[in-house]
Amino acid sequence: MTDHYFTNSPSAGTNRQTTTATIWGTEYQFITASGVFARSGLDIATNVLLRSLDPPTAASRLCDVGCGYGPIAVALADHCPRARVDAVDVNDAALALCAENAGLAGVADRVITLRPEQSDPAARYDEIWSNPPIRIGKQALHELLLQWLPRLASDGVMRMVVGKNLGADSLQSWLTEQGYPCDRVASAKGFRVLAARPRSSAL
Ligand SMILES: C[S@@+](CC[C@H](N)C(=O)[O-])C[C@H]1O[C@@H](n2cnc3c(N)ncnc32)[C@H](O)[C@@H]1O
Repeated sequence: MTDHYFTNSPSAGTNRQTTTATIWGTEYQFITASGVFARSGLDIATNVLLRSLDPPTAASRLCDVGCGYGPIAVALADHCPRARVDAVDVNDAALALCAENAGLAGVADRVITLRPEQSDPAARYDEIWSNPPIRIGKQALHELLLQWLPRLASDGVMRMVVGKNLGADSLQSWLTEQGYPCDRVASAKGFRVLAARPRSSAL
């Protein structure tokens, strides 16, 4: 069962603030709060990811792994009108803000906020986007990616942004070694944008 994380409270989180960000030509207002990643505004790596890629407007099933307060998930839902976007995070405050921000953008009905354990392992995504939680450590990051990459549709792609100094190139090599062909599709401001594809059925 998928689980909508709705908050009835208009004040999820403490030290709330409103930030604005322009993504794919649309200006968004995002509420952030203490304890949530990049609470002062759109993260530079997230910005590199979003500026490097066009929204997959024809997609129907999308996922944002590590959604935080929701800039990627909300912009994807807004620019991909046929898509349902699963927005996944371990931080309940982030999920509440993501749901609230989806409401502000008018896409609450298509952004489904979930803790990882609430996600459907049988779901298959056209695209998974992520500014992944590098700070959880290399082993945990590898486990996270190995949890989500098998959920790509056969022609799907996982798009992620990783700092060059935070192991982007070695992560790209590791993914390819694991059987997930991974290309660098953009590079800016010290960050790499990677695109990983599903394992070949021959593996
Ligand atoms: C680098 S932040 C990106 C947040 C947001 N996407 C943005 O661009 O502002 C990574 C996010 O991953 C979340 N996270 C950490 N461990 C996770 C896990 N195992 N599964 C899903 N999300 C996780 C963190 O709580 C955090 O919100």
